[in-house]
Amino acid sequence: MYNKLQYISQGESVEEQLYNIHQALDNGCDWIQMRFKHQKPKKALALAEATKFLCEEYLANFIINDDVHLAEKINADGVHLGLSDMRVSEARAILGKTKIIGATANTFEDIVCQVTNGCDYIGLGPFQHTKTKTNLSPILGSEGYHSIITKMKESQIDIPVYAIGGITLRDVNPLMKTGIHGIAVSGVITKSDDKQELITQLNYNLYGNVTI
Ligand SMILES: Cc1ncc(COP(=O)(O)OP(=O)(O)O)c(N)n1
Ligand SMILES: Cc1ncsc1CCOP(=O)(O)O
Ligand SMILES: [Mg+2]
Repeated sequence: MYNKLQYISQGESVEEQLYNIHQALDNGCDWIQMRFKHQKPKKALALAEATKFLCEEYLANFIINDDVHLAEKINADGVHLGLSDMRVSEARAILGKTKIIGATANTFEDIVCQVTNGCDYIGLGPFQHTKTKTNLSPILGSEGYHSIITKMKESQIDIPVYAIGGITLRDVNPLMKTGIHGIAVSGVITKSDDKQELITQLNYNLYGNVTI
């Protein structure tokens, strides 16, 4: 089963991205999504190769946002695809059965579609407003998660759901009560002055007292 905490990288340059990714790994995060939008292919490749190397050192999962061909080229663990990115079924044909393909959803109908196309987990959001992404889909709040996850149970759709969008430490317990599997966060870790304490607390709230 996938880890419950996914860090989505931030940074304006390869160096800043790599610093943030290294910090997240060093402080206890073992799943990285490299999100480095609108870059020249050479820079994206350089960051992906360096991140892959780091993730191997920390035994962390490494997936790439949006770019299926880059994930294939460097043999990453997988990709995360949104509603306007390559279709999950097409990515599956390129990457094969063993790679992780995460897919975005904002509604129950999105989930049905993404699951039918063969994704491995759902990134469901946004939970609340965030500055990390523009053109956000409608905000879900805890009630949105509760209602969508209830519909999933009624329809016997069993797939890990990650909440995403503006999530902070205090949101984790109420979100976990809705039945999600985990969270994907970016800003809260990138901007934290005490990443070790924050990631420890996030993991504690995600896993309870289960040893990880
Ligand atoms: C885990 C996770 N969930 C959702 C997203 C958002 O993906 P997308 O809608 O394609 O938006 P961008 O991240 O590409 O701007 C995600 N990245 N990760
Ligand atoms: C990529 C993405 N998709 C929906 S919200 C979001 C941003 C998540 O980052 P943060 O945790 O900083 O809000
Ligand atoms: Mg995308």
